[in-house]
Amino acid sequence: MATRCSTSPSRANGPEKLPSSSIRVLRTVSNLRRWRRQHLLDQRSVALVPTMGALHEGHLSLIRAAARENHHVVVSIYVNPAQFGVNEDLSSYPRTWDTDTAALVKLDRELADDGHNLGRISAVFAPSTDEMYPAGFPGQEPASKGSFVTITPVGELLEGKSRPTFFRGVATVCMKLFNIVQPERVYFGQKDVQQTVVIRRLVRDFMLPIEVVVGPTTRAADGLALSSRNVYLGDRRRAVAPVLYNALRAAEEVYKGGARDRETVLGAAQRFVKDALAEQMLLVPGKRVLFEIDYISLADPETMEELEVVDPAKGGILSGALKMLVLEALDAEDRGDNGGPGVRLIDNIILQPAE
Ligand SMILES: Nc1ncnc2c1ncn2[C@@H]1O[C@H](COP(=O)(O)OP(=O)(O)OP(=O)(O)O)[C@@H](O)[C@H]1O
Ligand SMILES: CC(C)(CO)[C@@H](O)C(=O)[O-]
Ligand code: BAL
Repeated sequence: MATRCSTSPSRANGPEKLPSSSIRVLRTVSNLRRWRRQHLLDQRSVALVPTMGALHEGHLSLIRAAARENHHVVVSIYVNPAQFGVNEDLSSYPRTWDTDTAALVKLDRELADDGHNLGRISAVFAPSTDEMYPAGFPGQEPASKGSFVTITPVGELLEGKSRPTFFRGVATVCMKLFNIVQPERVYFGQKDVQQTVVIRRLVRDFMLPIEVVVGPTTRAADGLALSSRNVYLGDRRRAVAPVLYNALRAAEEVYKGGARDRETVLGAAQRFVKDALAEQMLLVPGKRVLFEIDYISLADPETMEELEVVDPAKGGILSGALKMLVLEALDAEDRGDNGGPGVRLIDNIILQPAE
């Protein structure tokens, strides 16, 4: 009779871990589930921080928040093709596994040294697309057939209008991640504010027993929201990139000054952008930075529907998207763009209730 004493090489070598750390690398749903089952039994809380890698201080701030409040933090690193449109930057999206994992190991040491945390980083979930889409990847086209989660109408507005398959891809992959990891809490950044609204709706409408925690936007010293795509700006566009945040701040100032109507509040942001673009147009092509505003919005914080007037008891969300166009480069200038298309940046400011 055949015996079952042979061990697979990975078992013989123990579970895969990040070097010099106790952080497990889990690549399959079954391994993640096996790991999770132990912590269900010992009643330890598990948090999930979903990312697409190219980690920066914004991601790390979410992991810090998760470690403060949970026994175990799982960080997922997965560039989900379903949320990229066919002409978007899937192929040029930064993939930086070695620096990402080094950052996680360093952060985990800091978490261990700081006595204020309930937990640490326990695992990185880094699945393949075959693993995440077991019936086969359905494709990136709007008409693709497959098993999708759609959250409408919020997922069709703003970012969803510009990127018609984006929130379908995000909601679908997050539903998968939530079902695999079964976290008590999930951590998302306010930088992607509409995504947080979509995720809250998903959790509520599908009765998922999960708390959604939203962490503040981490910014560079000049106000630019940190974003994995910033690496493709290059120096010239990077210098101009805070224009969106500054425009939103101009609108916020007007709101803080007592204005409540759309025209006055958004007018301030639109004027700021127009002036900034006019300033660039005074420069010669090899020096200027051109950008296109996709939208600037004043919306309801729960539905993301456009507001004519802000109800001061509820506040609102100012948000915008801007595309930094490909530069007309000077000889020997590093455009910094990795040959990809223009760089699309988003940002937002929450208008706090005023009464
Ligand atoms: N500056 C930031 N501050 C706080 N959270 C952030 C920041 N940037 C991203 N996040 C959050 O990190 C999580 C993972 O985001 P993601 O991996 O897409 O990074 P990203 O910087 O947003 O990349 P991209 O350039 O693709 O928008 C999301 O919840 C996102 O909102
Ligand atoms: C939530 C997410 C990891 C889903 O792929 C992605 O949309 C992101 O990084 O914000
Ligand atoms: N943070 C948003 C991920 C994306 O733009 O695809």
